[in-house]
Amino acid sequence: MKLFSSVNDVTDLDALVAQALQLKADPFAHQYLGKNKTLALVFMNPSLRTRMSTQKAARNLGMDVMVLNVDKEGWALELRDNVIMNGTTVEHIREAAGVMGEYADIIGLRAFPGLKDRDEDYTEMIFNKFVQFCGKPVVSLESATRHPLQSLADLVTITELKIRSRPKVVLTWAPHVKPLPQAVPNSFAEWMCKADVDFVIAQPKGYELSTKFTQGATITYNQQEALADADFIYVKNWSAYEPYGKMPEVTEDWLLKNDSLKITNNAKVMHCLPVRRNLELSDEILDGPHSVVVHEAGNRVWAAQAVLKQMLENL
Ligand SMILES: NCCC[C@H](NC(=O)CCC(=O)O)C(=O)O
Ligand SMILES: NC(=O)OP(=O)(O)O
Repeated sequence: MKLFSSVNDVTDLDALVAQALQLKADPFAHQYLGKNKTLALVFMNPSLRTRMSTQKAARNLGMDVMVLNVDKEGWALELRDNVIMNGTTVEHIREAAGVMGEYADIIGLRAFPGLKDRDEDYTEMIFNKFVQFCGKPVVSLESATRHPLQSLADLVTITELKIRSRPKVVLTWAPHVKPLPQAVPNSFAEWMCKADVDFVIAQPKGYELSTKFTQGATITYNQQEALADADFIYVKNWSAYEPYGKMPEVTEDWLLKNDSLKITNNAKVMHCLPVRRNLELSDEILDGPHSVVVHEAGNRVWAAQAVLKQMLENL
């Protein structure tokens, strides 16, 4: 594997999930694979889980790791081409990415969308430029439209915790106070559509995701209808795809409470985190027996380790 930016970069999904679970059972089985290899993690946005789990994964494989919070610690980056850099940007992504490629064998990049220009975000302008100019294998740490390490950890979690062979998985929209990217739900939908699950998306009118990511999903505007007999409920807010990055008004109550779970198959509740309590998810769910959010975050290590292992084997 030379690039991990979406489920389409995975040749055998079942094998990758099985690999992650094997690494969970025996974290140091390949502790010398990454000897003398360097992973650079480059963040243009904040992170807790991705930052820590990917470092841990790399160290379990014997890699050296460097982290650069380029938004805070690097020179202000110019991302557009053919501009006269006489403003506030100091260094172009062409040189910056190329230089990082000199220092690392594998690079991870986090670059959120601007949520202003849909074309720029959905063509992955920043991520693709970085891949082009760094010249090294790249792992997405969440790009404008996808978060594949999260989705892999989510599929690992579902595989581990399911109690029937083809579980019902519901992705439900949740409220928020500001416009968030569609990357996590797009990515989760894309992975679930390729997995052996019965997949349903529930969202208010106006919050339909791009159909590019939802082929094969059942889509409804009725949350309760979607939750019936669900084994897993994946809670996430996202802003509208059309009008892009906006928050159309929602009058119904989309905040899940324990009562909402009565009609489920004793569902496990997932969220990629960070989660805003009592806005996106209620205290009673997060602190109760249904929540698996911390367990799910723990699986980020094994997802990252499975991906890095495949990349190291292909260097
Ligand atoms: N990496 C996991 C989610 C990251 C991001 N959440 C956020 O920006 C939350 C910000 C806030 O709650 O203010 C998202 O939804 O894509
Ligand atoms: N879920 C996730 O990616 O968390 P961070 O943004 O903290 O890395």
